[in-house]
Amino acid sequence: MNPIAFPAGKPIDFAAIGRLCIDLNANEINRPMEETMTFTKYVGGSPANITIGMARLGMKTSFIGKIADDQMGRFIIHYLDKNGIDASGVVTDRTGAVTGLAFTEIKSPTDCSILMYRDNAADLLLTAAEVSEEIIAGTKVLLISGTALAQSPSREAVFQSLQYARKHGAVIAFDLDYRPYTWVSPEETAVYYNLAAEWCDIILGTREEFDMMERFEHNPERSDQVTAAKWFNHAAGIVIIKHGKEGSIAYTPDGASHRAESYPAKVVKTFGAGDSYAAGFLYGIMQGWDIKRSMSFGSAAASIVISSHSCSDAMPGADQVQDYILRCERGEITAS
Ligand SMILES: Nc1ncnc2c1ncn2[C@@H]1O[C@H](COP(=O)(O)OP(=O)(O)O)[C@@H](O)[C@H]1O
Ligand SMILES: O=C(O)C[C@@H](O)[C@H](O)C(=O)COP(=O)(O)O
Repeated sequence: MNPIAFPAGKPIDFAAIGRLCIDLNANEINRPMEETMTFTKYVGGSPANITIGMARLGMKTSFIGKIADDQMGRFIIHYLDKNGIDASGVVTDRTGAVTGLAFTEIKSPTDCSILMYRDNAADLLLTAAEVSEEIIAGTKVLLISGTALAQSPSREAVFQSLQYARKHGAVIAFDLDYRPYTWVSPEETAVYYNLAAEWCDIILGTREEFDMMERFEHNPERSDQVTAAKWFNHAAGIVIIKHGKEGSIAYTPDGASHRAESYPAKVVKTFGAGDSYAAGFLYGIMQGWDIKRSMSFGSAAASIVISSHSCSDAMPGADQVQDYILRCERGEITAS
């Protein structure tokens, strides 16, 4: 049974709050950053990627965030427009802040890392007063993303968005999206992640991300079930713990668990997996599919994205995901 009821009669299916950044993905793959000479520019930032994924899947989407008043900021707005994503909730910084950059290093399909340039990044300057209540009142789902909690005033903006979502009955999804770079200390990180998670109906994260949140808890076995159970005492209806290639597991308050295997992939790089998985999963449960089918759809979307060079631009449409699933079932796609 799907424990999440989505509100009807709202003009927007999915809105996200958080960062709109730039990914610069290494063109010369299978080598260290020191030897990488050229990069391709894409829109990036985990919540931006998920929103692009939802838009590609045909959902009506909107974004709440702050961009730099520079060429990169304008590139991002143009890309949102091109993908049919409403950017009326994206404000432009006027203080000289910059666009966050993520340079990706693709040493091998399994050894990828990200070098982030995020000092004075515009996205972290979004204020609570700049959060559009109108957008949140009009959306079925609000997605928050952990990195936006790293600093004020973006932190308060996220809590403001949670209050609006609660007031207007939007389902709240939280992608933990833990990037240590922007945080001051592990203790502070865990405090704010836990505070935000209390508000959320759907929580998605990797085992390692939940470990970070559990620094004040007793879960010596790193049990996914123990992790999920805590959130059912708050607002959560679904908690998903992702385990990379090993797949993912979802828990619901009725004590049920649902496991999804990953699909084979010709892996170019592993980043982008979580964002495409989130888009695919959220799309599925918004269609009224059961949790397992939604997880499976998310997993297939993830395999498509990790088999591609970008995260955002490679986000698949629904037909593309269905086709990928069929081809895997027919044995036409095998792992690299
Ligand atoms: N190497 C891989 N091969 C196939 N699928 C993968 C691989 N890595 C991740 N995935 C898929 O993407 C999903 C999310 O990946 P994961 O690595 O756990 O999240 P994140 O990208 O947030 O760290 C997994 O549940 C799985 O379906
Ligand atoms: O989130 C960022 O700032 C960088 C992303 O755009 C990047 O491409 C990425 O790391 C995706 O993350 P994942 O889906 O959690 O693997």
